[in-house]
Amino acid sequence: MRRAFAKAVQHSRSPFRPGPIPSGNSCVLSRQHQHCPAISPYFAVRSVGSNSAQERGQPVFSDAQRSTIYALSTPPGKAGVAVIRVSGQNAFGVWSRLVKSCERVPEPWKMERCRIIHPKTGGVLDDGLAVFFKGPKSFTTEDVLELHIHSGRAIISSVLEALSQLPFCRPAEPGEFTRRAFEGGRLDLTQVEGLKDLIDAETEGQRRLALKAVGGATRDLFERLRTEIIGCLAKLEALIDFGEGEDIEEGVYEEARDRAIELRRTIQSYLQDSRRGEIMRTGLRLTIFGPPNAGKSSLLNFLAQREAAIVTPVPGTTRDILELSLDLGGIPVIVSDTAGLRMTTDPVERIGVERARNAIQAADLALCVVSCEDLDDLEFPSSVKPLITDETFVLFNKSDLIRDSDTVSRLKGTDRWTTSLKSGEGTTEFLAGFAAALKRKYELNDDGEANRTPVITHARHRVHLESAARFIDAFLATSAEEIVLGAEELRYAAKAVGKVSGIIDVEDVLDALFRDFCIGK
Ligand SMILES: Nc1nc2c(ncn2[C@@H]2O[C@H](COP(=O)(O)OP(=O)(O)OP(=O)(O)O)[C@@H](O)[C@H]2O)c(=O)[nH]1
Ligand SMILES: [K+]
Ligand SMILES: [Mg+2]
Repeated sequence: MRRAFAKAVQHSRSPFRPGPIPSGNSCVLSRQHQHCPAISPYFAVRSVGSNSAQERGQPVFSDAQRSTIYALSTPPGKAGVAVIRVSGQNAFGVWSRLVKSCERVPEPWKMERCRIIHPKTGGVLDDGLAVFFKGPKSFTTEDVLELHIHSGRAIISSVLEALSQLPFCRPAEPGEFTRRAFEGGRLDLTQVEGLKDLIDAETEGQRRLALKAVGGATRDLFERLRTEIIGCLAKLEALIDFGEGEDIEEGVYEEARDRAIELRRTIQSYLQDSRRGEIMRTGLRLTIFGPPNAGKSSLLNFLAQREAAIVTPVPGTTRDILELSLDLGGIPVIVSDTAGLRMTTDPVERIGVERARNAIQAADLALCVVSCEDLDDLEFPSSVKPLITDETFVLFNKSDLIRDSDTVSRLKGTDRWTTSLKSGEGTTEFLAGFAAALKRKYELNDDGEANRTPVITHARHRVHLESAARFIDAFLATSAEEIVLGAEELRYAAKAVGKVSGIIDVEDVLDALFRDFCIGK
């Protein structure tokens, strides 16, 4: 029995397994795909009563047929190449009306030199390339046509206008190609999110994180988790249906419980990620704080390499929070410069100080800038001392004002640097050290457990995982006598995890598992 179950678990893979995405969008794929079966007819004609369009000699198109969509897939404007993408049942219809190539029937997945012609006038619009992707081996899983034309305002609008002349085509809604890829099972929700993040990525870290999601790593991980929960559920279902005894050996309930405890621990480890995935995706919030005139705004300008903030010798220069987005060693960082912390009667400055305190609270990371001049026997000034924790980074600035080089070196330490933003002394060391510290804390790689690429990259993932954890806890709180109730909790847990990828059907996997499990019945 035990062996039978192990086998069942081994086979408990998700039924959701889309095929590979054709590499590049538009080149010859492997030879085995090149000879494809019959291609869909240009368009279907149906009869719709008297005075119909058909009677008027025009073909009539159903909504499904009309839903062949098209859009410019590259940015508009002057460039070497523009790509217009067409997807839907009648993509081949578009080929036959617009693409004039030496071959009548396109060889799928193969670029063809062609002329793009207007379907009504027959006039040549451009000389370009076209490639036909036979569904389901396309991005959307439908038949897809890509027209590679010269990128220029007049050329693009003439081809779009030509497409608008075809009654079975319409312009695509924003994101509609990706929506079809999702609906066709080509992408799950985490891959759709990844695709958007990849396009939006501005730093190396963001690109790498997004690429993992697009490649299906996030989906696979959540699917594994979901299948394992369903594995526990299958044990309970078997017990409910047959009871311990002849058919089901003893200890199955305990096995399911132990496995659930393990899964609970796994989920906990995913949740305890210091939000690294979300931070990498949306940017690390770094707040610069310190006493007035320490050189906080000077530091912001140094990081930004421009005069972004006002710098003057007047203490209390900065009032409002000034934010800048920077790329520090591949990590996206949103840096905030704040008002110098001090007691003040000036009502405007008071608001600034209040805002500075809030910004420190809201930050993922805080960097305290203190002037070496303001140190009292190497002690921090009382205005900032209570705000400095083990996590706080410290920059002792204005090292040019102290002559004693011993003191300067005594100030340095882990996550503590000395600089003179005026002379530039120590700035290279600071920048390298700071970037390295950020990398140590936030960079994602799979070299060691500590820096494992986090599973959660969107708040949505966290919500569903937390909810799954609660359902597993609820199962663990039930007794063997309440097995029906317990099974229901596990079913909810599996559904919660499934919401991350958008695959929530428990029954299909359960059926497969259960069938194998109850052998001989
Ligand atoms: N000697 C010396 N002066 C510096 C250094 N860094 C900045 N300063 C000067 O210190 C003064 C204050 O610099 P800011 O960057 O405005 O300081 P801040 O901390 O933003 O000041 P507040 O916004 O008023 O809180 C300016 O005159 C800077 O030119 C340094 O390393 N050495
Ligand atoms: K100042
Ligand atoms: Mg300032």
